[in-house]
Amino acid sequence: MNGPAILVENVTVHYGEVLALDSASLTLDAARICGLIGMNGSGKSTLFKVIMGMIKPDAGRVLIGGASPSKARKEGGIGYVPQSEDVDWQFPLSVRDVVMMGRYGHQGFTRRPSKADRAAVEEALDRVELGEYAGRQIGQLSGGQKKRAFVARGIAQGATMMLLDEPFAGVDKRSEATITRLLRELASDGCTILISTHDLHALPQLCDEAVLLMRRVLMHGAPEVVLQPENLAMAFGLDVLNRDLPEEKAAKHQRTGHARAESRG
Ligand SMILES: Nc1ncnc2c1ncn2[C@@H]1O[C@H](COP(=O)(O)OP(=O)(O)OP(=O)(O)O)[C@@H](O)[C@H]1O
Repeated sequence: MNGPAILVENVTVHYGEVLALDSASLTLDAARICGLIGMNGSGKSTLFKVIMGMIKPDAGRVLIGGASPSKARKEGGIGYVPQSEDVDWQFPLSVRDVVMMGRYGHQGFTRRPSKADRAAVEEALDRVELGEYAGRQIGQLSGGQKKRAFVARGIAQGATMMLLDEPFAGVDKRSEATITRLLRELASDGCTILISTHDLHALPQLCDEAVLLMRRVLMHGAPEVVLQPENLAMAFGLDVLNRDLPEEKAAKHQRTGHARAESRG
């Protein structure tokens, strides 16, 4: 691998009139776990899509281990755990089928799974503790189990980088603990991990570093520094770390913060 695991340099992305990323820059070294924080609409999913090569930036460049994102993705280097709302849960695929998708890059164009593919899938299912659910239609899992199925897909793929979009949203405690443990294991095996999350309390335990995003990277550093109230206020316009803040109140504050940011932009 040449250069950092992820290099995002002055990347700008528009959706029509909407400016989603505005000269955003981020460098992430291999085997690090980085938490991506920003309010709704700050560009987190767009940043993921740019890193995966699903969206071409209007300006700037992205390199994954020194190569283009599309090359990295074709080589199976990037695992992706999407936001729940981005998945069609009615699709007639079993949990095992979803995990097997991680092996497509290892198969010929006939897509016939080899013994090694099947073994990799079973091992990944065991690692995420979903062996007993392997035959179930993917939509029949709980929120946390669904996330674990996608983590297993990345593991089966042999991904050297994992991008997780809100992996803890709507997730039970067991799944959260399993996912956290797995991400730590994957990072210690050399996998680079970028996680978008609204769960600020969990972030310091999970992440080596954190990024505050608001169309551009406002701040990047150690979680305990980035999560200082004054920095969060800059990104969210509220004291989101106040542990006594009821969730509904927090959501309301967040909406207010959103409106304020929109009026700034
Ligand atoms: N396909 C699209 N077409 C038009 N606008 C879009 C599209 N996708 C995202 N946007 C807009 O781009 C901006 C950034 O969106 P993005 O989904 O990247 O933010 P986000 O930080 O992931 O938000 P959330 O936390 O709500 O998932 C938002 O203003 C959003 O409305």
